[in-house]
Order: sequence, then C-alpha cells, then structure tokens
Amino acid sequence: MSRFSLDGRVAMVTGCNKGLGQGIAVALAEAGADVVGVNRRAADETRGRIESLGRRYVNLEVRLGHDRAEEIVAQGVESLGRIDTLVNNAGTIRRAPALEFTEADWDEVMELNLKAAFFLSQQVARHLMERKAPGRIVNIASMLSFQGGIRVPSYTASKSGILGLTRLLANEWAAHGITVNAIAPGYMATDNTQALREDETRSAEILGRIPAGRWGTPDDLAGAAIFLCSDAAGYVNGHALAVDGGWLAR
Ligand SMILES: NC(=O)c1ccc[n+]([C@@H]2O[C@H](COP(=O)([O-])OP(=O)(O)OC[C@H]3O[C@@H](n4cnc5c(N)ncnc54)[C@H](O)[C@@H]3O)[C@@H](O)[C@H]2O)c1
Ligand SMILES: O=C(O)C(=O)C[C@H](O)[C@H](O)CO
Repeated sequence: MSRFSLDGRVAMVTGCNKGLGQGIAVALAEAGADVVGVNRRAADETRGRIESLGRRYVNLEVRLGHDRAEEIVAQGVESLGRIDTLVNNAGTIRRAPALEFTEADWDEVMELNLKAAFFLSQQVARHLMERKAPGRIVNIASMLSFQGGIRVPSYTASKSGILGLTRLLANEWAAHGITVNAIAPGYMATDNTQALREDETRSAEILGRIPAGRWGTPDDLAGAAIFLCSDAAGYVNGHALAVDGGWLAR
C-alpha cells in the first residue's frame, strides 16, 4: 500500500462546496478517503466529483459555529461510522481599514476562522481518543499567518491565531497519535480573493510578487493535503506547509 494512501479513512472537510475546500475534499477522495462535508448549503458539485471517484460523500448542511461542534462531529460519525481526519478550511474575510473596522466584522471572522476550528478540533480529538485511533487535523492558514497584510485586521488575527493553535494542539495531542498541521496557501483565485483580483492596482502588486507568476488554484493544494493527511507525514507535527508559488521566499 502506498504511504500516501487514504484508503479506508473518513475525512471531515469544512466549507468544501467550492474553492480551496472543494479542491482538498476531492484530493483526499482521490487518495482513497470518504468525505463528510460541512457546508451551509448543498454541495452537489463536490458530491458529484467525489462519487465519480467511487468514494462516499455525506453533506452536513449546517451553520458552522463553535456552539455546533459537538453536534457536527456526532452527525459525521453517525453518517460514515468514524472520522479520522479533520480539515478546518471554512473561512471568511472582511475588508476595511483598522480605524474603521467594526466589532461585527471582528466577531464574524474570529468565530468561523478560529473559534469554530478550535472547538471542532476538540470534538474530533475526543472522538479519536475514545477510539484510541491515530488522526490528522489540518488547519487552513494563510500568508497572513506570517505577514500583516492590509485592511483585513480580523482575518490577519485569525490566521496568525490558527497557526499558534496548530502548534499548541500538536504539542498536546502528539502522544495520542494525532498530528495537527497547517497549510498556508498563497494568493489563490477563489471567491475569497475576488475583491483583490478586481482591484487592478492591488492585483498587479500581488501578481508581480508571486515568483510562480500566477495566482494559485484549488488543485495546487492537492499534494500538500494528501501528504499531511497520510501515513507519510506521521512525524510531521505543528508544521505550516506554505503552498504559495514562492511568495514567502521573496
Ligand atoms: N483564496 C486565497 O487566496 C486563500 C489564501 C489563504 C487561505 N485561504 C483560506 O482558505 C479557506 C477557503 O477559502 P477559499 O479561498 O476557498 O474561499 P471561498 O470563499 O471560495 O470558500 C470559503 C468556504 O468557507 C465557507 N464559509 C464561508 N463563510 C462561512 C460561514 N459563515 N459559515 C460556514 N461556512 C462558511 C464557504 O461556504 C466556502 O465553502 C479559508 O479559510 C480562507 O481563509 C484562502
Ligand atoms: O491579503 C489579502 O488581502 C488577502 O485577501 C489574503 C488572502 O486571502 C490569502 O489569505 C493570502 O494567503
């Protein structure tokens, strides 16, 4: 069996109806995993792509919030029997200068990007420990886990926070065979960056700084996601793997 095989594993992926989450969910299915998606709405395209690979897909149609974590993990376990892997991908962004930033935009971003990710991880870890099973948690971080960015204060705080949390959880759960890592995507062409790509000046600035000379795509994350969720990454823990076309090297 390949070291990268996910045959027999069940992966829960949040926010996989489109964008990077869809790319990750399909990649894990390609490597053999069945997938539980956590989405606010139906995810028919993701379902179609995963089922055409011969894998199972269950969509939990729920509002993702920290207060729903226990129920979401219980439903995921009931639907496919277990969860071996969690990818905390769902995320949102609010754009405004720090001086004008509102509490509502602060709370909305922190709730989804950080608090829901933490409590979902806690529930999955409890489930894995009850089963005495090894597991994988992968958090989707950002270039703004390392850099300040501009006009996205709650997003930067949440993405710096998720990297700190990745390290803390890696420390606490390593002894249980659970690894916690992050993928830090660079600038990827999804709805999350639509406003940036529509702003000609900012878009040119960003593109001019990416050594690869192009925005990333959801498929660019496939290899990193499969690797971190596989046995091949068993000794990789608390790490952030940048998939950024060379952005951080610049
Ligand atoms: N696009 C990029 O350049 C980029 C770079 C680094 C990190 N990221 C991160 O990647 C992740 C995926 O983003 P994307 O680029 O695919 O954007 P996207 O907007 O296409 O997808 C975001 C996903 O999160 C879900 N989501 C958004 N708000 C939600 C809410 N309140 N409750 C539940 N689900 C919600 C959406 O339904 C969708 O599935 C996010 O965590 C984002 O911060 C994106
Ligand atoms: O820098 C910005 O304004 C961004 O939108 C950040 C990107 O969405 C992304 O997270 C970079 O990794």
